[in-house]
Order: sequence, then C-alpha cells, then structure tokens
Amino acid sequence: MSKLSPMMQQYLNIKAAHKDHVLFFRLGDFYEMFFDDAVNISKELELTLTGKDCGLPERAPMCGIPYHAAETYIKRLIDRGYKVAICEQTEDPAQAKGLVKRDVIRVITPGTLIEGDMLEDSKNNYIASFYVKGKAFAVCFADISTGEVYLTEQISTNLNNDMLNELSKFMPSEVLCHESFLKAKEIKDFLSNRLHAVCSFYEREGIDLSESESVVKQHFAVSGPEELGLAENGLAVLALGGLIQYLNQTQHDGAKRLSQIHFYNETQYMNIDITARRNLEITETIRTKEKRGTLLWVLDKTKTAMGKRLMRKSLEQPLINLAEITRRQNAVKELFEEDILRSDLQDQLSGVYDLERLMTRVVYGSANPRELRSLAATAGRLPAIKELTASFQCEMLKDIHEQIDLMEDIANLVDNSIVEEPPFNLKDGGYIKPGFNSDLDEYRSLCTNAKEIIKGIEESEREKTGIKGLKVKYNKVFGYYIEVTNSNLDMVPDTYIRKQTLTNCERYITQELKELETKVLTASEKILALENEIFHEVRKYIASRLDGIQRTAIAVSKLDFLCSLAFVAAQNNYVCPQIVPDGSLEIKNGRHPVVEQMLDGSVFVPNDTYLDQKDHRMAIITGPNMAGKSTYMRQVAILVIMAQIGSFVPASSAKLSIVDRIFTRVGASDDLAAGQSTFMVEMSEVAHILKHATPHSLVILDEIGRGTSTFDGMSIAKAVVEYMTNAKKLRCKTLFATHYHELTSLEDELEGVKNYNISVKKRGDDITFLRKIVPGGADDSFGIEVAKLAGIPEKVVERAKEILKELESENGVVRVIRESAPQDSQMTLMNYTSEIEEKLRQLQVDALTPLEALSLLYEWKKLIK
Ligand SMILES: Nc1ncnc2c1ncn2[C@@H]1O[C@H](COP(=O)(O)OP(=O)(O)OP(=O)(O)O)[C@@H](O)[C@H]1O
Repeated sequence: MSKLSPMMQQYLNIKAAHKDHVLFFRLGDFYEMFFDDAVNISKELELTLTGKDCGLPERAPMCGIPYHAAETYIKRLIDRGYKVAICEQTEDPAQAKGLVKRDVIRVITPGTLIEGDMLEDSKNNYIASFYVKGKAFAVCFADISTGEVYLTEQISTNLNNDMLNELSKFMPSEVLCHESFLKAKEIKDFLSNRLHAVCSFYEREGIDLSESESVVKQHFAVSGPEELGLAENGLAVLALGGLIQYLNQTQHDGAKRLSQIHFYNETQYMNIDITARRNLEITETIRTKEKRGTLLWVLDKTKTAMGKRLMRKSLEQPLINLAEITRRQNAVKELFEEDILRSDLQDQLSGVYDLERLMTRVVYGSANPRELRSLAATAGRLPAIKELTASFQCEMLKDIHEQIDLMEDIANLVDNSIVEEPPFNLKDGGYIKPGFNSDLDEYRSLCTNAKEIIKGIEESEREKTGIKGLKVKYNKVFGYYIEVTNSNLDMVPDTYIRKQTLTNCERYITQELKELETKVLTASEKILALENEIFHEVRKYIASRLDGIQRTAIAVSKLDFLCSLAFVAAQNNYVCPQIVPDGSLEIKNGRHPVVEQMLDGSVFVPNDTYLDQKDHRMAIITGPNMAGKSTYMRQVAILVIMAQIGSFVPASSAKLSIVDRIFTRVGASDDLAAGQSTFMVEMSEVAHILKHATPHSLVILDEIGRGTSTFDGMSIAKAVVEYMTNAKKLRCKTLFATHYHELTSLEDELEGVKNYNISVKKRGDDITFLRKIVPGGADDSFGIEVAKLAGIPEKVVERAKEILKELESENGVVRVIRESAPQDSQMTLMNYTSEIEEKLRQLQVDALTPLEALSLLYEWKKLIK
C-alpha cells in the first residue's frame, strides 16, 4: 500500500497548526506550497502549478517561488489579506538523523510587518485587538514597526457603533478579537468592507486572556497595571495582554519593540465619524482613494517619514483640549514668524531617516549595515537641528529642543566601524571599516597578500628546481598546486606530492603550499565571521540606546509636523484662528484649502460663516446645482479640523469654538456594495446624527431626503430641521444644503434657523456662478441652465424648458381658473381634479422615483387638457 512520504507528512503536520496561513515551506533555494495552498496561490500569484511525488499514486499539487524573490510575493499576498507562515529548517542538516526538523519561524500578517519595503512610509501600520464586556469595550492598537501602543476603554450606549468608530480612527490592517464577534453582521461587514482588515482570533490563536495581566506585567517589567496608568482599566489590560500574547506566539522576537503606551479616552480627541472622515476627504479622496486632493495633501509638507505619519495621525485625531491646541498653535506661530530658521530646519530635516522604523529593525536584529549608516547620517543632522531650536521661546519647541539626543556615540561608532557604502550582499563581507579591529586587519592583509606570496613561492620553486615553466595554480578540488609539464618531469624533487596526471602535465602539492593555503582559507572564513561578530556588537550597542533614540524620533517628528504647518500657512496666506469659549464659529473670508489649490487658474471666492448655539444654530443653504454649496459646508468643517490640530486656517480671520464631533451626510455613499440602498444609508446616517450630536457638534447635511419621492423627501428634511432646532439636547451647529426651496419658510417658523443662498447671475439663458454666500433663500434652481453647462444636448435642453414652462403655467392656470373662472368651467375642472384626487389617494408615493412622479404629472396634465 502506498504511503505519504515522511517530508510530505511533516508538511501536513505543520500546515495543520497553521490552517489560516499560506505555508511557505523552504526546500533548497525555493519556498514551496502544496495541495490546496498550491492550487489557490498559483492562481493568486499567477504561478505554474506542477506536481510533486509524495508517496501516493497521485502527485501533490505544487507551486514555488525563489527564496530571494520571496518578499515581493509575500507583499502581494499580504496586500490581498492573506497571512503567511514561513517554515524553515530548524536543525543543521549535518547533525540530522533522518528527516531534517522544520518549523514555522515567523508568521507574517498584515499587522505584523516590519520590513521597510512592505510598509508605506507615511502611514502607521496598526494591529488592533478589542474586547467587549457588557456596555464597556476596550481597544488596543499597536504598531510593531514603531513601537507605539494606543489604548482606550469606554462605556457606551451604542456599543457596536462606538467601538467601530473607535477602530476606524486608526484604520488597523489586522484586528484581533473573539471569533463570536463576527457573528454580528454589522461588525463583520464593517471590518471587511470598511476597514478592509484581516481578522485573527483569540480562541484560534490559543490566547489565554486570563493570563493577560501577568503577560502585561512581564512585558513592561512592572509590578502591576497601575504602574502603566491602567489601574481602573481591566478591559484595556485584557486587550493589551491578548495582543502581546498574539505577537509573542507569532513573531520571532515577539512584542519586544512595543514600549510607549498612550492611554486615551473619548474626551481627548474630536470624534469624526467614519462617514465624515470619508466625506470631508481628510486623508484620501472618496473616489480614487488617493492622497492628492485631500486635506492631508495640502498640509503635508513634512520632510521625514516620521513627520508624515504624525501629520496623518493628527488629522485623524484632532484635539479637543484647549491647552494642547494652544501649545501647538504657539509653536506654529513661532515657526511661522521665524521663516529663515524654519527653512534651515526643514533643510536639515530632509536628511533625517526614519529613526522609528530603523530602530525596530535594530531591536529585532534585522537591520543591515546600510541601515546603520542611515542612523549615523541622521545623527549627523542632529547637532544642527538642536542648535537651530535653541532660541525658541514657546514651551512646545523648548521641549522638543530638550528631547533631542545628539546620538554622537552612535555616529562615531558607525562612522568608525562601517564602511561608507556597504555592499548589498553581505555574504562576501567587506562592510567593516579597515582600522576598526586589528585582528580583522591582519586577516585581510593575509588574504590580499596571498597572491604576492604565491608568486614568491612560484619563483623560488622555479629557481630551486630549475623548471622554468613551473606554475603555482589554484582550483577548488586541490586548492593550491604546482603544475609541471611532461618534458620537465625528471626535474621534479622528491618533496613534491603528486596529485593528478593530465595529458601534458602533472600536478603536485607541497607542505609549504598546503600550510599557506590553510592560513589564507581560514583567514577569509575568519574575516566573514569577525565582520559578522563586530556588526552584531555594533547593532547591539545601538539597540541598547533605544530610549534616547525613540525620544529623539518623537521630538523630530513633532518638529517636522509643526514646521510643515507653519510652512503651508506662510505659503498660502493662512491666519491663526482664535479659540473662543462661547460655542460660536465666526469665519471671515474663509476658503476651502483643497479646492483652492485644485482650481486651475481661477480664483477661489472667499466666504463668511457665522454659527452659534443661539440664533444661528442652523444655516439653510439654497442655490443652484454647482453653485458651491457642498464646497462651502465642507470648508467650514475642514477649517474647524485644521484649527483643532493646531494649524492656521485659510481665512482673513477666524474665531472658533472647540467642536467635539463632526457629522456629515453628504451625497451617495459607497455602502451600496454592502447591500444597502442609497436611501437606507442616507436615513441611517441621519438617524445616527440625531442620536449622537451634542450642543458642541458640527453637523453638515447635504440634501437629505433626495433618495426618495419628492414629497417624502421634503417632509423628512423638514421634520429633521424641526427636530434639530427644537430638541433641547441637540442644539448643535448645522449647515443644511437643500434644493427644497420650501424649507426656507422655516426661518420664520423656527428659532435659530437662518437662510442663506449662494448667488448666481442670470443673463439671458446663461448663468454665472458668483460663489458668494448671501443671506436669504434662492429664488430659482437653474437646474436646466446647469444641465446645459454640463453638456446636455441643445434639443433636450430646449424640450426641458418647454416642459418647465408648461408645468409652471399649468400651476398658474389651475390657480387662476380656481380663483376666477365661471361656475360651469369650475365644475369641469372639479371633475378632473376629483379624478386626480382619487388617483392621488391610491398612489403609493413611497414607491415612486422622481422620474416616475414627473411622468405621472404629465399624464394628469393631459387629463385636464
Ligand atoms: N468659493 C468658490 N470659489 C471658486 N470655485 C468654487 C467655490 N465653491 C465651489 N467652487 C467650484 O464649484 C464646483 C461645484 O461646487 P459644489 O460641488 O460645492 O456645488 P454644489 O452647489 O454643492 O452643487 P450640487 O448641488 O450640484 O451638488 C466645485 O467643484 C468648485 O470647483
């Protein structure tokens, strides 16, 4: 009976423990995949599927990738949400009795990458773990490529929503949780469709959460969670402990790099819900998911990868603490005013490498000599940066100055020990500088002089034997040997030991040659070993300086972030907003920072805004399509966000109160993919806003009710406005753009509502957009004129005008006839109208699209005619 080969059995045993992973099984110069992995991955990576003898009658499906190209393939798999387990020989084949032992030496998942090539410089790569109990939840985010840990524990009345919202702040690429959580469809959809995160599970990874506290204590070398400020946060400790256990189990060096814990609560950062993040295009555009065209794109003029990550993080988490905002504002102000100093600083910063990620590789022992040179080059910039920051007056810049460690010891050590341009391939050595280690120098000189010595031996042997054609040569089989042609064989001395006979010559070795050979050969082996040893020592020393380097990295990233804000403010004529306590937002000549930069040649028209918690709580904004309503509303939210990260804002002046949450309901959502209708998405977003907005929130509503029939839509829109202005608890500041002109009557009916419109000028058939917001409602919607501008064929435009005229005159005629027609004609009209009334009664308005409503109007109009 045929039986599976021992190696295939070994493969299957290892695979059984890594069901969720693609197993990269190292065989010689290849990583091989077998069975289902081979079938799936050959398709995914477009590899040839072959077969391997496995002892059974059928060959095992197999595909493979070269060892040296593995990183590229792994990256492609990770980007597509796979997890990869790397399996290597864990026993020296020479020592093995029978089959060489193999095991998984590292699991690579989206959240555990540390390789520079696999990570985006400008983005943190978080792995999150969450834990829920009753009404409380805890989330822990860790970036093992930088060592940062963020922790929160909150009590919530809307658990799923708040927890998912929290998760979306950091956009983790991998989420660790209880498998049972994914039973809730809402959570599952969110993690896969919104976050695009890969899930890992406590249960399946064999994590014992009851051990969390001791895991945490051990990892941070503390006697209890209280030392980490987590005395009252049992759930957070569970989430953190679970995460550390997962990393310990899956990573070679475990969670070693995780060092800086930041505990935060919901009162620390502005809450921008995921819909608002997307709609406001803070870090990526809605359609193309790019950076260009976002607020991040405008503000990010940082010079270092660390600065870029901090800029992104700050935009994702604007502050709500006045003292913190003021601290940043003061620093930006000083850098704004000191423009020469700032420009010098930015020059220096452009030579600073990614200290955080370099140190991760140093700590994990994977940094190469080139990376140590990058550390030294960075250290070379630090004295100038420290000196340039010495004269600053504000607290934050002074702190930064204090925190910069000059890393002189590291610069000297690397400069003395590592060559300036270390080779890419370390196999042949050559990366330790001459003069650093005397033993190394001696071995090297022996190797370099070997040729000369051989030449000397050749000449002396020729002289000794009188054989003119005697040559000393080298090959891999005998090492060094003497070659004598057949005609001189009688002159060969007895001390020569014959090794090989060829057609024309004989080959010999001598005692002297062999001794030399041993010296030279061991010297080159010793060189490699010694270089490696020295390099490890240097790297170990640098790893021991982690704390100081980490502090410097944080200081430098802050400096870079602040310089960027000051630079952008100076370039674009921004002003420092005044933070006020009265709940109002007053902006003079505000501009949308992104649209302003995207306008090709034309000038952005600035606009004023005034909202407060009293008479100006809601601005109802009407105006034609394309007038600039959405731009205006987003601009207000974006200026608030800018102010709360400490930035200047595009305006001539701004007095802004701190906003706790920003909500938006803008346009169609991409939830259609998740199987919800546009209207459902719209309504659930509105419901969410009505439930969660507070008096300090800013709400942007762009045409709510558009996804249903006109009357339903208008009724909903009106009811929402009434609720928002009446409900005592709400009283948030709202900008509400609408095409339902009927809503403008609410200004007279409700306290706190003000009408505005974005003006246009009409000349004949043409309209000019003035882009200026003015008090009062719009008189016209100019839909047809805008359609013409958009390139709708002339014929259609003309026909639309006719229809519009008919509709308008129809309304007029009905009114006029009703008011003044004689009795009998009124009777006829009554008949028609009662028929229409009957039809209306039977009509299911909910089921109508605007288009169907329009065609019904035509039908009824025909009836009257
Ligand atoms: N203040 C402004 N100055 C200059 N150009 C502007 C201004 N505001 C908007 N625009 C330009 O007008 C375009 C349309 O603006 P926006 O989308 O805000 O209009 P809208 O009124 O919301 O339209 P719709 O009702 O059709 O959604 C923008 O893409 C921008 O190019």
